[in-house]
Amino acid sequence: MTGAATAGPPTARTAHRTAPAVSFRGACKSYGEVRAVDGLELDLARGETVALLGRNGAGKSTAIALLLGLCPPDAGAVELFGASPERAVRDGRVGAMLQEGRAVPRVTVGELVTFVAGRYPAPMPVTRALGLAGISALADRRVDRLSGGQTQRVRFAVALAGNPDLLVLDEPTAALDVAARHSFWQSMRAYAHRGSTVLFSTHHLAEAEAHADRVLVVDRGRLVADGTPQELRRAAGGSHVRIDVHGRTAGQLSLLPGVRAVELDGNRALLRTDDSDATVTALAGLGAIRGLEVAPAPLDEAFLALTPPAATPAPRKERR
Ligand SMILES: Nc1ncnc2c1ncn2[C@@H]1O[C@H](COP(=O)(O)OP(=O)(O)OP(=O)(O)O)[C@@H](O)[C@H]1O
Repeated sequence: MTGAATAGPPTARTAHRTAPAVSFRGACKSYGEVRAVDGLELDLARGETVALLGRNGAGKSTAIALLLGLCPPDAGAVELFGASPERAVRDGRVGAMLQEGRAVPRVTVGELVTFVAGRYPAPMPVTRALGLAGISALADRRVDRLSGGQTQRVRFAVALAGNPDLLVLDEPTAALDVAARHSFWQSMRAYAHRGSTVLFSTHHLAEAEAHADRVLVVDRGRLVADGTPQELRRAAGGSHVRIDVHGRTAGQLSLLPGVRAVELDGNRALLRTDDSDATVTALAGLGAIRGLEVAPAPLDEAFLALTPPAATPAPRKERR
């Protein structure tokens, strides 16, 4: 054998070892007139933890359904690890936690996770899956008699059971209380640290910011932003500078360099600025930096700027 096979570009035989974990190639999916996913073009590298954000109805769940092979794209293609989603799922490379799914009656949590693990070629030990999901104490409880948050954690254990390379989580913390959320993210990070790829959708921007290396924003089935949380914040503009008003008017403050908008709240002013250095320097020149606070604009502002609500369609004009 020569060394050429490892030195050259990937061949069909080696491509599956180097291919991205997830690859959308112009994928489209419509329901009637609704374009739920509209030409999605995207790669997720192996080992990335990626948050998928978007308003209600933006196309997140449909993108996840395409990715898992639950429905075929109308056009374009989706691949996982260089193979079809069906193949990757069959090979046990994918674990998913979806929003729906009815509890199986009369089965205990331990029995369910053991059953699921048994269907995979190289599963995770059941005790570890239960431990990571924070439900070791529920192993003997019936799955159809659990609370919403407990059921959500059972779903997480089921997603982990096959020891997948790719974990797909559709709004994983939707039913969890604060403590359960915290332990969920700890487990997810522990799992991601092993080099697994994680894709999760969420409406909690703070969770995306805290737990994802990369944030994707979809709007009306299209990818409208892709970057680190910091990059998205910067792209949407700016920083928040807060000061004591000290007799100055909003009109005067709005003339300072970089300032896009000013909001007054009692004795405090919030300046939204594209150039916090220039704004603060100018404030210092005016001797107006009492109670100064400077912070990056929060991610939710970036999100709102990136996904404006759909315009209400204008009433149709009657033809005369
Ligand atoms: N099975 C279906 N039949 C008809 N329309 C559908 C179906 N599934 C989704 N849609 C529509 O496709 C669009 C995208 O829906 P999708 O569920 O993918 O959005 P989402 O971003 O996951 O929303 P949410 O945050 O509310 O869960 C929406 O307009 C939705 O009404």
